Amino acid sequence: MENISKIWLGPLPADSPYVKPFRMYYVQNGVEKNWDLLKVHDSVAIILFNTTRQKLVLVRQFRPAVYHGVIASKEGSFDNVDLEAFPPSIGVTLELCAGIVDKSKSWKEIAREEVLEECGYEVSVDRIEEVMNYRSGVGSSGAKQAMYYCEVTDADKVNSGGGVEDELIEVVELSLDEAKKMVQQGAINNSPPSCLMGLLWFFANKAPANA
Ligand SMILES: O=c1ccn([C@@H]2O[C@H](COP(=O)(O)OP(=O)(O)O[C@H]3O[C@H](CO)[C@@H](O)[C@H](O)[C@H]3O)[C@@H](O)[C@H]2O)c(=O)[nH]1
Repeated sequence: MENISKIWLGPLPADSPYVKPFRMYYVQNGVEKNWDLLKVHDSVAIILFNTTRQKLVLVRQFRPAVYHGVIASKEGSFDNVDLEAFPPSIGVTLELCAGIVDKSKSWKEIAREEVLEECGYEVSVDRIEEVMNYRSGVGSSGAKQAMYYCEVTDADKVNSGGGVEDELIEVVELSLDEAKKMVQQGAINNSPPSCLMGLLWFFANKAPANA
């Protein structure tokens, strides 16, 4: 699925459209301090439940930042990344459908577009319910993410999803039992906290009574 043949690192270009590094200075308790931080885009994430199939709809994809994090934790070398020792699959995540807020559209509209692009379901914004807002990366970016919930049916499926342009995203359907195991076992599959929290919210608020 990843189909990755080479990986290397380089310095961050100053005009990156995704990440801008800064040092913030402040005086606290009369002491001057500073903090190194990253400006990144805010984002949306959507808990998708297919009621026809009684399946939660998630996405699998290769995440460069996760791949980097896994190798860094194992003190692997980035000088010449050994794809045999560190296969790209170690950087694959299972997540909620999500997207960055990089357009001047409503957040719900961006969520609607991500559901269509990544998962292939065509829904109207009025079917998307607000769940909660939170800030992630509190030590590095403090970016906001808005979480939504949307129920879909097989009749809403208009394409196979998978993302736009060069994105390689696999749509994954989890049974209620599989999703429950995921939250009971914790972060297997490199799943981010937002995914685990979204599934917990689903089981607390939306899952069928017998789930
Ligand atoms: O350095 C980068 C960063 C992004 N992209 C592109 O921008 C897209 C952004 O994807 P999108 O689907 O809009 O957002 P996500 O990558 O799904 O990320 C969001 O959802 C994640 C899961 O909740 C959060 O962890 C992230 O912070 C949040 O931005 C990517 O697919 C790439 O095409 C790049 O090409 N280079």
